[in-house]
Amino acid sequence: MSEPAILKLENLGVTFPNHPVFADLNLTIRQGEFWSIVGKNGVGKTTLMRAILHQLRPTTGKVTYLPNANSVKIGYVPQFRNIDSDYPLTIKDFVGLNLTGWKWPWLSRKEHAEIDHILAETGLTKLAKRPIGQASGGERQKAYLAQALVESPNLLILDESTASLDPVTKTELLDLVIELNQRLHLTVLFVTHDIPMARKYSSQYLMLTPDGVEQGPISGLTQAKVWEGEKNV
Ligand SMILES: Nc1ncnc2c1ncn2[C@@H]1O[C@H](COP(=O)(O)OP(=O)(O)OP(=O)(O)O)[C@@H](O)[C@H]1O
Repeated sequence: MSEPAILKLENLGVTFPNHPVFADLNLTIRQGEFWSIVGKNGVGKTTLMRAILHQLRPTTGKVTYLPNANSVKIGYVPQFRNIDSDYPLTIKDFVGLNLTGWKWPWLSRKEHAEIDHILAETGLTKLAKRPIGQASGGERQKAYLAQALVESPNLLILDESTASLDPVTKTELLDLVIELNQRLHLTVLFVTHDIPMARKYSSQYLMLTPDGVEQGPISGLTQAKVWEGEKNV
């Protein structure tokens, strides 16, 4: 029996002023699936993620969380961003950043325990007290992943989050993500230009091209197909 759908995109289209990005996108994402979202620079991958996050109102169609609007909790891991070397937060503070509110800026004992658990899962326990500004690029990306995971999402979006990492660190991060995908049934959307990594980790792919979209089981995604899709610049 197939897993329940958690996200449905129906006739989705986004047009910026005088600039159609994509149109007529239909996609059903089921719990526990690992999708790679591929396509050339500027084709609309991040725009699609913003529509899924409800940060952007689509021009046509809709994005529906299933079985209801409150049932999808998204964790978002951005592309590598530089952080000032004198940024004052420790890695642990950074991971718990979204748990503190303006009303109650102190973390509860339960929240401390959640952060410690995620730090252990992401291999950051020993670095918990290190200022994030002094962490390496790979450690920072792990901290972004931990920050996204600490709120127990059921959908994780990796938006080119591994793009600037070396092959070993990239593999470490994705090994961790697929372990969570398999153990907790975490659904993953992995936006990437890295076709070998997409093939290694995903179950499905969605390819955006200037002519439309293509989707299917990951075995159907080849580098040649991506180059073909990127031709019509
Ligand atoms: N707010 C906006 N207003 C106008 N145009 C925009 C806006 N946001 C994105 N665009 C344009 O929409 C297109 C799609 O951008 P998007 O960032 O989604 O592409 P992408 O596939 O994620 O690219 P990359 O692989 O380079 O990150 C681009 O041409 C971009 O310049």
